[in-house]
Amino acid sequence: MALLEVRGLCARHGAVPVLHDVSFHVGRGEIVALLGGNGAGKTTVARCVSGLHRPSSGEVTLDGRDITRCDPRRIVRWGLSHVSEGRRVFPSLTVEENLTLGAYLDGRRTHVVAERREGVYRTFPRLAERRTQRAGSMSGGEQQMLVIGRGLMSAPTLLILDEPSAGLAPASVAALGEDIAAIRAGGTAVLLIEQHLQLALRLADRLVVLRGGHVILSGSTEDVAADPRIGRMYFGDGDSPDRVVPKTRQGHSSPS
Ligand SMILES: Nc1ncnc2c1ncn2[C@@H]1O[C@H](COP(=O)(O)OP(=O)(O)OP(=O)(O)O)[C@@H](O)[C@H]1O
Repeated sequence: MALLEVRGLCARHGAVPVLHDVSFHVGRGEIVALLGGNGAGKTTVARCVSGLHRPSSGEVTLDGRDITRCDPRRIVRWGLSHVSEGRRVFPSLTVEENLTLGAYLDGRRTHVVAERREGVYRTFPRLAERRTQRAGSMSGGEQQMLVIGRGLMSAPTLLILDEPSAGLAPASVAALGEDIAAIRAGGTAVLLIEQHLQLALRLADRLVVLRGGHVILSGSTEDVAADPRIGRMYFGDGDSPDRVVPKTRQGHSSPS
């Protein structure tokens, strides 16, 4: 049984249908990247999964439990954490205070919260160094690290990351890739929504590609990356799909 199963998901914004029969799964400890252009429906999928948007039909299960249309706080308790786009830190609070807020559902169990914070600091030593610094004074890459760390404070089995690389400098994107790999190495599965194709190819075990609210491709990273439709989506009709052959997780470089 997969950790996350999404079956036949349909959703609307007002009267406008935006997701059509979307199905995919995320296995335990896996990284699955959800790809697609602007407006393809990636964020709406993520919001339906985490209970922030009501799908019109379809089913979402987490660890075998039906979570479709459940209260988002209960979904967090059951092991799913959703880090939205936009790096929303509380700028006037310190790093430590921002992290603590990520465990607000467990806030009274202070020893549990403290242990989780230490776990986040082990994954992100940079946050430990800056624990007393105000979040608003940190760089974009550090703020991204902080919102991901805050997402880990609920001890998720599945972490949804929506466009974590948006607006980051190349060096910060590289560091982000290492962070996401470390999170997976710690046993947390990741549903990664990305426009940064190379980052997704480098990290993901499998890819799901959306266009116009439909899944147009899904499968292993190697198989999907070799599909000419990916080349056309990202590089236009004239380019060879060879350009998007992924780096393997053993670290061999892809042609670029
Ligand atoms: N709050 C909203 N009200 C109305 N329409 C919306 C709303 N949010 C999204 N949409 C529409 O739903 C469709 C899917 O949007 P969604 O944000 O899920 O796509 P996306 O793939 O995440 O795009 P992006 O990469 O630009 O964030 C788009 O046509 C978008 O215009």
